[in-house]
Amino acid sequence: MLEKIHSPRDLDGLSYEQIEQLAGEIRRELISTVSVNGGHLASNLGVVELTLALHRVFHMPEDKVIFDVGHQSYVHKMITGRYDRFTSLRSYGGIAGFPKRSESEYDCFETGHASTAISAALGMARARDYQKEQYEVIAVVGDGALTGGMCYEALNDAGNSGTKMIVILNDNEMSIAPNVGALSNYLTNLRISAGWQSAKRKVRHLNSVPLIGKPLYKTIHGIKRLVRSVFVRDSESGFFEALGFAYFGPINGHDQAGMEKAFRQAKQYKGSCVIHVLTKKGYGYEKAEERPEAFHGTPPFYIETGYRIDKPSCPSWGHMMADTLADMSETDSRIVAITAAMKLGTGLDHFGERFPDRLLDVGIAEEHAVTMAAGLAAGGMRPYVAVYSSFFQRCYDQMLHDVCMQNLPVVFLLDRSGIGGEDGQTHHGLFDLSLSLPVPGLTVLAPSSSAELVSMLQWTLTQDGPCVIRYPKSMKECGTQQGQDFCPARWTAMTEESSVLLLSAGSMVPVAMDVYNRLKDEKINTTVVNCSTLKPLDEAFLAAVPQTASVFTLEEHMVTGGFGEYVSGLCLEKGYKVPMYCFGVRDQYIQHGDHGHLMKDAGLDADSVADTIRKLLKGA
Ligand SMILES: Cc1ncc(C[n+]2csc(CCOP(=O)(O)OP(=O)(O)O)c2C)c(N)n1
Ligand SMILES: CC(=O)[C@@H](O)[C@H](O)COP(=O)(O)O
Ligand SMILES: [Mg+2]
Repeated sequence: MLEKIHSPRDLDGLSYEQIEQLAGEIRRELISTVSVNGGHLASNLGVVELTLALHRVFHMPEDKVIFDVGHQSYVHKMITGRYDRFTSLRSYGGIAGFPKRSESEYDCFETGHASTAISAALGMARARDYQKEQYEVIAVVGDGALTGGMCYEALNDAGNSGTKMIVILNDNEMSIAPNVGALSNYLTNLRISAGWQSAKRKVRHLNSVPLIGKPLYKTIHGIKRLVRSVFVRDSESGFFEALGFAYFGPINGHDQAGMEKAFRQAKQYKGSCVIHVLTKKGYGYEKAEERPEAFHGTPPFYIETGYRIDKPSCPSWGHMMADTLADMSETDSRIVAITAAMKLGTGLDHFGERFPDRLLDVGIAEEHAVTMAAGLAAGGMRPYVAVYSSFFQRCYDQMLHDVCMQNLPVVFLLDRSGIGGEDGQTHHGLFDLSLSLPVPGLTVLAPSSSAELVSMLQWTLTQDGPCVIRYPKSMKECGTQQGQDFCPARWTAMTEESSVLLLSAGSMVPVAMDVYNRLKDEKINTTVVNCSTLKPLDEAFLAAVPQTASVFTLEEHMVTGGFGEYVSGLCLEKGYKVPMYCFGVRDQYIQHGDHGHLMKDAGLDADSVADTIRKLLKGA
């Protein structure tokens, strides 16, 4: 049936039986494509019925739906005219893993970073009202995304605005890992209390059964009061209602008819409302139901076993970081590790296994994570905040105002820095240097090997100020020796002296080594320099560069505001007249696809870098 669905209106005439059949086909397609391309499987398996119900009750694209994070939009893509391209999901040139306005009129707002949908939906609803139009605006928000502070800023504004919008809260009790925090407890209480209501109805029914009914009813009633006093507490106090939203639910998110009924009610309702839908992450694929964390974002895997196809040959940088931090914590009780709902992705699960009390998962709340870290540091602890480079964009002011202005010893561990890959535009880590290099007193480091990362981490404990360490998920190692003490602001030449300097940052050091080898074969000598400290610069090194040299800087970052510009700024200031060219990403958003293709497009792979250097040297 799926190939006959070219637009959501093709769903209209289908019976519930046919919809069930279609849901099965969608799940098979999700599993088969993601098993080859990788992607966000468990979340999508959980929202098949929800998405079908949305599209049957509402009339997209006139009505607008915004998916928070957007990683659960695959089903939406399949039934909005993109099924024929679905096997290209997340691949270079293929359809994106997140909503894209350029891809379809059904993708009305782009997402990727969590907790934005309610704000965006309120904006769109206000635009509708200003323009005196009539359509519904719906935000689909997960319970994980609801741990992000922006949601509350938006609810606060929306609930007092008189502007109608609908929030569908997709509650599967999971962020990437099991959800955390007091609000997650509140949602659990709503579930318990709803379960309780239906249990209560059943118990009342028992009471009417002669003889056995009454004593059993009394016993259960006693247990009920006890359980309620322990668990339920304020669950019916109506948090959403207090904020000006009507609350419908909780409803079973795998019951098609029930959900459609609730959505119709919300459509008819005059004011704003929250529909609380309960779903199961990974629903319909046993392996994902059993291990929803592993199937949140999965690499390609075997469908039969659920095991990933390529086993990583070495530990990730994140695990290397977390193991080192745990080793350091054996002798330093001040160390605390902080994650904003990315315990697994950042590798901090390893730290948590050894120091569960010193790993703080604050939910999807990067801003809070950083200011809370500042508080910990001000109180005498040594906080390490592990966060993906692109999510670090969220906490710029907290880093600047709360940590750095007070010169507090908070270490920011920026994973996934550089060009990411299949997640695309929203997830590349290409702006963190522009954010951190201008900040006074902030040391900025970029290891070129995992061994260097270890020695940098050990060095941070000897310091009293803030520090950023940026590193990618994985990269080719280039043989920096293990066990060497880290020397800040000291760059090291990795190849013989020459008049062509390749000043390379972090992940570009191995690329520069490849460039060196290619050009050497052509009798062009270059010197690869490992610039592991990006701030402060190695001023002594730069002062010694002869005017006859040619300098190239290499970084996996935007050129504007990056390392190369920082170096050239210093050279200008000091009056060093060296010809310089900066390799990096130039004024564009990088799309999705495999890392190799994207690096080539940005002119940052070894072949492209070597070509450019060759041309520039000839022209010089
Ligand atoms: C600002 C930000 N921080 C972290 C993430 C990484 N992330 C993506 S999805 C996710 C969990 C979302 O949970 P939920 O909203 O409940 O969706 P589910 O996958 O359970 O459907 C996290 C932490 C992100 N996308 N954005
Ligand atoms: C949707 C989202 O933001 C995360 O799930 C992200 O895709 C994780 O990336 P990694 O797979 O690199 O951990
Ligand atoms: Mg969830």
